[in-house]
Amino acid sequence: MVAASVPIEQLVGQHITFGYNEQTLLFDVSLRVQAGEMVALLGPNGSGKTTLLRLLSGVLRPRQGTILLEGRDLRSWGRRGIARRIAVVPQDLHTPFQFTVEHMVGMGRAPFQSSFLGAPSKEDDVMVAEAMEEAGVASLAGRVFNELSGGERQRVMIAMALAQQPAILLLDEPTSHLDIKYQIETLELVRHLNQRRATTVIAAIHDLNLAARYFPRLILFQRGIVADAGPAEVLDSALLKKVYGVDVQVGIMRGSVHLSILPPAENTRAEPHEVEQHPHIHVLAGGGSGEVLMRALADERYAFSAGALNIGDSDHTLALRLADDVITEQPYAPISPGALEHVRERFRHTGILILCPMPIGPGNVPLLREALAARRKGLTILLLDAPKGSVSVCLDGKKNSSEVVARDYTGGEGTQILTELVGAGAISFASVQEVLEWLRQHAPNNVVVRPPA
Ligand SMILES: Nc1ncnc2c1ncn2[C@@H]1O[C@H](COP(=O)(O)OP(=O)(O)OP(=O)(O)O)[C@@H](O)[C@H]1O
Repeated sequence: MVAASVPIEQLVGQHITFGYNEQTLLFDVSLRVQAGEMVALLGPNGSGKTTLLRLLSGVLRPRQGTILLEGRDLRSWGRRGIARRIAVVPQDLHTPFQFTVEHMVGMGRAPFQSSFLGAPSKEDDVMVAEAMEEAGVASLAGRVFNELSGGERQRVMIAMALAQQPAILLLDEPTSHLDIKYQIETLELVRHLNQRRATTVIAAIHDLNLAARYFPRLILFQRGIVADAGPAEVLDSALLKKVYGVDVQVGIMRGSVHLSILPPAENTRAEPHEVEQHPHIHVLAGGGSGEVLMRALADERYAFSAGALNIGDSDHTLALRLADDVITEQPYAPISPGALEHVRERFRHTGILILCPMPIGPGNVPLLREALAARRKGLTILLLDAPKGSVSVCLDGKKNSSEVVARDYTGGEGTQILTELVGAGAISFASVQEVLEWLRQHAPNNVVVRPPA
């Protein structure tokens, strides 16, 4: 009997955290890439795609977490060992010497030569010639690399990677300088490598249409993984709006089988008042305390906003998927004055604020102070607490408030504000179910209820 083939986990990131300085840039990133996969890394400028590729190729080391290459810690492979398995095509490359294209492509063979200065073998020469041919740069062989156009340099860098004959190809925006012909040719070439040589491909790419066309798996990245699935799930206009902050139309063009992403047509743009309309439920959560509520609101098709939430908090990741707007704060950071102003503004336009039973610390207690100030100006506030020891029970003085105290790390200020909120008329609930029943009965007309999908 032939054993069923088990996909090999070729490159695995486990809980990677990284920052260039004291600020955390990537927080708790985990991903698994099987041998022979073709993965596109999508995300706005500055979202950390290049940084993730540099971590995966061993150029940068994670502050926390590990990276496994074919089951072994990447650090144990050494630079040469990694270069024999992984080729990287950077966004651009500058050399201090006037190397020819042929010499540059020949450097792709260096990891396999006995010493850096070792003469290339006949086999190396053949591979270099083939790589230049495949990448369409054979005619540039004698030209000086530094004197080439951006697009020509990009194709030479791809030829260098091809000469390396890697198991894994990491590409950082491989088509950014290329005209449409070479964009298509380059991605066709990459796909050919993937299909014929089973080369694993991970490519940071800005063109969502090319990503949809060539990559079966898309990772949407915003300093962490926001979505990781096929094009149909990741190229969702609401998700793209949240991550990129723009309206796009996603659809399948006539005669095509792939998704296309376009700016909205002028005549299909929503009226200004619709665009500017804020969701009228706002959720304050953190530390996973909002998960059940946010899922329930989404299931009932309530539009809602959330935050401020720290990047890396599981509530933040979920809110990016489910909420219509998310106020975002840096990982682990206390609420900044900018985010607090955003929250204050949101409270002014919100009909109902739902406060989840989040841990209260010095970093987020300003949110509670804002909530109390907003309640005093008339904002409807629903306090959601654990089924037992709910805020209503705890804070009316009849029973002990041990559960609230247990999540209050402010030395009592958090509990005090919750008590004042109840005194000021915030309504307490013991379960998400109760909140939903209340919303069904009392939600004012201005609560936006989404039409069925
Ligand atoms: N060497 C560095 N030192 C300090 N900060 C850096 C360094 N390299 C990148 N950064 C910062 O890290 C953040 C992420 O950068 P990165 O290049 O990984 O993003 P990206 O998603 O690849 O962006 P783009 O799409 O614009 O290429 C940016 O804010 C950038 O300014």
